[in-house]
Amino acid sequence: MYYEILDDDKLHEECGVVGLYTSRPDIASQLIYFGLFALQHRGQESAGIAINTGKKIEFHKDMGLVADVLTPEVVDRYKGDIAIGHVRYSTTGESEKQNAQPLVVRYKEGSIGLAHNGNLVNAGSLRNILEDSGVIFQTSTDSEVVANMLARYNKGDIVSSIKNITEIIKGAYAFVFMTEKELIGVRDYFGLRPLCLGKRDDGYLLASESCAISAMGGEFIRDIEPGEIVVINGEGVKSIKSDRYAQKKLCIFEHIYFARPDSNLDGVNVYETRYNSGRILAQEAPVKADLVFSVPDSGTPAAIGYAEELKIPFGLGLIKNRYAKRTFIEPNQVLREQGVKTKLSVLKEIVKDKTVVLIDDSIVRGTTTKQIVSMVKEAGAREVHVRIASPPVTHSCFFGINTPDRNKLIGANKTIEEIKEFINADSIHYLSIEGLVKSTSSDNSYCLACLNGDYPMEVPNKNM
Ligand SMILES: O=P(O)(O)OC[C@H]1O[C@H](OP(=O)(O)OP(=O)(O)O)[C@H](O)[C@@H]1O
Ligand SMILES: NC(=O)CC[C@H](N)C(=O)O
Ligand code: SF4
Ligand SMILES: [Mg+2]
Repeated sequence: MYYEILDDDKLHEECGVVGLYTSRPDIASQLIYFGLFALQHRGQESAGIAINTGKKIEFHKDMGLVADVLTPEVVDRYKGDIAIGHVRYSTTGESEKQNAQPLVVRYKEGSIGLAHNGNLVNAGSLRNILEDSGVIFQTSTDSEVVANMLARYNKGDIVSSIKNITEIIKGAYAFVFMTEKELIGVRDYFGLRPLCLGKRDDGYLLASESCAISAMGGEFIRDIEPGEIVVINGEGVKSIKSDRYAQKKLCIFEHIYFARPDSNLDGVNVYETRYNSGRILAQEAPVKADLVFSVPDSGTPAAIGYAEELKIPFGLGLIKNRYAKRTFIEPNQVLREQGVKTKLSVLKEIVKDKTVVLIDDSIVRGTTTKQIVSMVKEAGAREVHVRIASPPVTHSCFFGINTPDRNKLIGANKTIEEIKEFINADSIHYLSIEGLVKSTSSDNSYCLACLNGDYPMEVPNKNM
């Protein structure tokens, strides 16, 4: 079967979702705000909330950061017992207000709210089928296909309808759904995207990452299993496990870059994985140097591990403007390049006349690394050795991350030696795939497709 991707020229990345079922309607919006704020790193284009106000599911969403969209007035305005929230980085569909989430559809039986992290690889063909049968779409996202199918096929038993839909959709998804009665979380069969369950005295929480459960004042209970559906209502939490076997394939990039270091994903702490990756990288590619420093923020835990393993001092060679956005998830190249310059500056006094090791978590397009090496050299460093705490990105991702076509991936188009020349470093080494997997210190299996081309399911065109 041939699956298509709606918007394959676009860059792909992440989103964050949260959900809440509470006996404290007065604080529900505030809790969603806290949860989304903790997940801001997963998407910075738009934010939104949907909430059951008692009469109906109302929503508020807009372009911008969580604090810009969920202003104190908005938080004050909405009270309710069930709520979901979303921060977006677009994968399918433009970065525009219309495509912001949560999506809310009204139909014969009531309303359904939905927030999606991931990307569906067969959304295009499903959309065609629906459009041929007269369905009108309000957005250009893949997520609306699911909202539409639910509204169309749900005959009162939403859980069965969701289950049926998961048999049809292909790709990566962590969904939170809400009706006027329940909150529902669903994770795809491979568990490509994370989703976890938490508890507060007044109810239950769902979130993409455990850091959001803590931010919402909750206690982490467990990860949702691949293929599992959890239904939360007045009777508590019910789990519907999948009888379809698929090997767990959490996206390894969640550990390398996306997730927050204080999150645990499927039982593995992100900081520890990054720290271990630095230690293993040091064993695989040591270098004699005066100083190790990171490209902040995501390179820092690996740099600490690298420095400790080789007993080289770790310092701050680069200072990050804390108000700058993540560059990797900016939606176009011009903004991304400008982002690097406004975001990082070199501490000349620290790097001057030194042989330094520069650690970053990943190189995708190479924009960041090339600019940084040149900045560090201009600041007077004697030698700059680059160490990357993940293997070269050689393949596109179709499951919701920001890897462009293969022709824009430096790891797919240049040899290691050519990359060294391109970024003008004195040496460069990437962590091996084995080293990366070992750094998670777990028996979990991971999706490594953008590193080795081994996709967990059929994708549109591997060589794209
Ligand atoms: O090779 P490139 O295409 O240039 O992109 C890779 C860089 O982008 C990311 O950092 P980013 O600045 O987005 O976020 P961070 O501050 O969280 O590390 C990543 O950690 C790399 O540093
Ligand atoms: N990054 C994501 O997870 C985005 C979700 C969805 N595919 C969208 O584009 O809105
Ligand atoms: S292809 Fe790469 S980025 Fe995409 S889900 Fe797999 S590991 Fe993650
Ligand atoms: Mg970075």
